[in-house]
Amino acid sequence: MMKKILMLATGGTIATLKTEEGKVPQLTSQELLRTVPEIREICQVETRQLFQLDSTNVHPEHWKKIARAILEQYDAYDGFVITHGTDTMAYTAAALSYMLPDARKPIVLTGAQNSIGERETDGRRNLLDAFLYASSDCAWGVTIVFDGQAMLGTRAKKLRTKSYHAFSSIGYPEVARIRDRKVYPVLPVPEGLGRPVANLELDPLVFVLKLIPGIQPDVLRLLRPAYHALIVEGFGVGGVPYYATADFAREVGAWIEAGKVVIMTTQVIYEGSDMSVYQVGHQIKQTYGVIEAYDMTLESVVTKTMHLLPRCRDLTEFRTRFLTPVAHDILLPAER
Ligand SMILES: NC(=O)C[C@H](N)C(=O)O
Repeated sequence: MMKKILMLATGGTIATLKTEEGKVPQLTSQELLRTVPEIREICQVETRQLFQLDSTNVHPEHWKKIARAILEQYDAYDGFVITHGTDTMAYTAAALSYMLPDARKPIVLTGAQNSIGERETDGRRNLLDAFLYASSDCAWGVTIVFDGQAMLGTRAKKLRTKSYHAFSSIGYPEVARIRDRKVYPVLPVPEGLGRPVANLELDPLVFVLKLIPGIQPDVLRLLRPAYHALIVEGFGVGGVPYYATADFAREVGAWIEAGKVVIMTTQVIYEGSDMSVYQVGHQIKQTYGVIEAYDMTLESVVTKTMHLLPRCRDLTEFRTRFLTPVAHDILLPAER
């Protein structure tokens, strides 16, 4: 029997038309679907237009809207395809992985680098692949399907601004490959999946600070009252600068003393942090108890933090839950 898939359209380049001010998403879910008639041969499709935005304008309230739409219709469909702009797709995918954990049914995000209406486009292939994957028995959980790969929502990252091979799975294998209209699973379906329990509350008061050589720590003092968590994107395997003129570590420590979450991650895309290697990382971790993000993507660090802040009573509970893997977002110590 044909699978029943719900398509949720949210905008993005895939749905754009050109205007004098640049591309604007305007094509509706039905119009997108009509450009790929083969999809009707694979599955039964119903569509909903959730919003119509360049993903630059998508924020946590939109993630909740998507999650709610899926939860409301979860029992009525076999899977979900979400069309979305590529620029913040990895954030939406990571957020949905925490908001709808352990979903057995596939929740597949896709989009394109060129509008589906253009002659030269990756849109039609990506949309077809998303439906092929969402209709296959080996599909599960939150993924991004792009350029022939299905990647975990907690591991996918946009690495190219223009070319079709825009996303890669960072630090973990892709879930499946899609080629010549066939789905080739790479990872097995995990045990223990089912109907996701709603986890929609998020705390967006999270700040990401990217270090540059010579950065002064004063900014941390100014930001502290306004945010509940600070994510420091450091250099290499991780650490903070100890300039003779400025004590960065003390300003970071003041956040923790104020009961706020501080997480150290790295600007380097591959292989993650290891703050035990250098004195600049070791000291701050030992002295102040900064939480380390290891091999997680920045998108997962940010959205997991937003997800955990309202759920944890104290920093100890936050640390434990942050370091507990969800949808393979972080490797266990023995696997690193
Ligand atoms: N390729 C794209 O979809 C980029 C677009 N600016 C968006 O994220 O909505």
